[in-house]
Formats: sequence, C-alpha cells, structure tokens
Amino acid sequence: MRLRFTKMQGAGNDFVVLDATAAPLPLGPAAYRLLGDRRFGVGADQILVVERATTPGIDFRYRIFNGASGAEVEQCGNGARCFVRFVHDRGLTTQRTVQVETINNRLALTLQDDGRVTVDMNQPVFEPARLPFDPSGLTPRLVNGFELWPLELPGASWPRVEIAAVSMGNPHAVQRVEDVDSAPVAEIGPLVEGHARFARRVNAGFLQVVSRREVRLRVYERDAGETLACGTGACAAVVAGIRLGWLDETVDVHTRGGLLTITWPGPGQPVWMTGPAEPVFEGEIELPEACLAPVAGA
Ligand SMILES: N[C@@H](CCC[C@H](N)C(=O)O)C(=O)O
Repeated sequence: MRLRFTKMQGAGNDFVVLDATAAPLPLGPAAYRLLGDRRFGVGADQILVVERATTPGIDFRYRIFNGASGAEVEQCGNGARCFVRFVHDRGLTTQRTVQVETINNRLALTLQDDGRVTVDMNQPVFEPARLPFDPSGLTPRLVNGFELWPLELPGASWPRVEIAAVSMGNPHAVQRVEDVDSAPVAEIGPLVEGHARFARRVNAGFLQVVSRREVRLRVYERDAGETLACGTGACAAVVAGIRLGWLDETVDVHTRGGLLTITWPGPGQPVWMTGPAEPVFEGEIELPEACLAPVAGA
C-alpha cells in the first residue's frame, strides 16, 4: 500500500501526520513502527492520525502512536499544535479555533496570526492513581503543600530522586535538577520511565529553574527516549513548579528544540501552551502487506 504523509515538527519533536478524514487507514502497530523508524522508514517520535470526529461539537479526532513501539497514547502537546497546522494547510478547515478529541481528552486549539498555535490543554491531574503511580509505603516531602515523592533507583548514579507526579492526560514524573546539560538524562530517564511504581510507565522530566518565569527542560519520553521537546512534559513541569512555589503563572520553557510558553492560573484552571508547529516535507511510502491491519468495522 502506498501511503501519503506529511512530516512535521513542533520545537523539534517530530511527527509523521496521516490524513484519515476521507477513509480509515488499515494500519497496525508494525506500520506505525516503520513510519517512526529513522533508518528503514520515514522517522518520527510520534505518528499522528487525523480523523473526522463523530461527537457533536468536535471538529476532528486525532490519534497518537509512539513511533518506537507503535503503541497508542493519550496525549501529545507538540503533536496537537502540528495537527491544527496540518488541518489548515490541507484545507480541511478554515476555523482558527478547532475542537479536537484524543482517546481520553478534548482540546481547543487556536492558530495564531504568527503561525504559532495555542492549546487549551485542560486541567492537570494530581491524584497518583490516575497516572497511574503507586505511592504505597512512600512518605512525600511537602513543599508549599505539594508532594515530592522519593523514588529509589538502586545502583544508579542518582540512587534516589524526588519526583512530582502530574498527568496531562498522559503520565509525567518531574524532577528538579541544578543543570539540565549535566543531568544524566540518558541513565536516569529510562530508570524512571520503567519504574515499577508506574504501571503504564511514565515520561521523565528534568527541570532546571532559571528564574520564576524561565526554565530549561529535558524529557525522556515514554517509548521514545529523549526528544528535543515534549509539550505535555513542559505543561507538567510548569504546573509542578507552580504548585511547589518555584514559578509564576506564565513561564518560558526552553527545550533543546525550541521555546514553549506555558500558562497555568492554578487549581481548577486549564493549562495553556503556545509554541511552533512547522511542516518539514511531504512524501509517500510503500508499506509492506505485513504492516497492514484490518480496518475496525469494515
Ligand atoms: N511528545 C509528546 C508526548 C508523546 C507521548 C508520550 N511519549 C507518552 O508516551 O505519553 C508531547 O509533545 O506531549
């Protein structure tokens, strides 16, 4: 099967975006892995599939698959911005603000005049069970009334870290570091990502606070390794920093791939993310029969 795709990036977090608005695509996990593969396929951190929504009031549905595993995930902040740029560039909508649903969330996205996209990322969730994170037997350190949980990493160069647990629809464990450049992200990231207390694994964020309005962030993403930027990771890190009393309401987040601006007015309020979304190139790829999967309901 020959498949048309658009390669996009948002702050260097890259995507293969597929248009399934006309008809469902017969793709399975092997196809998503091939599309994500930087040597044998196209190469992307995540694959985004754009579909028409069936829910009243919602314009589109978009599905997210981690390129390394082909597994479907709940949320992707940088992907959301690329999604809205994609539906505009392809003429699938002329609305500046688009309502979209993912497998567990609804988002409102607005394309700005300067080409950047602002996303209402919904409210963060802190209940450990909803990540899911199992804190049984742990005593948190309360900072500004918010929990920092100890996590043991036996044998690691940092054998005990402290994390804030935040869900932005997908799970995040955020730890503060002195300097993101020297933090051992490649070593500690996978140990946190696969820690037994996170039953569905977790995205591991490393947050350096530069000032109350500026941070630097690296994220070792679940199923993807370290990416150049993680939108939900930026939201989770800023929300954690605000709850812990370190940050103001609006914060510039410097990632290795670009700048994201996150605003969170506080509990009960949604998180707002603004950042870039750029097409890189378009192409076609031949997918072997073995990658294909039956279309649900066909
Ligand atoms: N890059 C993303 C997050 C993608 C999903 C993540 N790897 C997960 O498994 O939850 C973002 O920009 O938010």
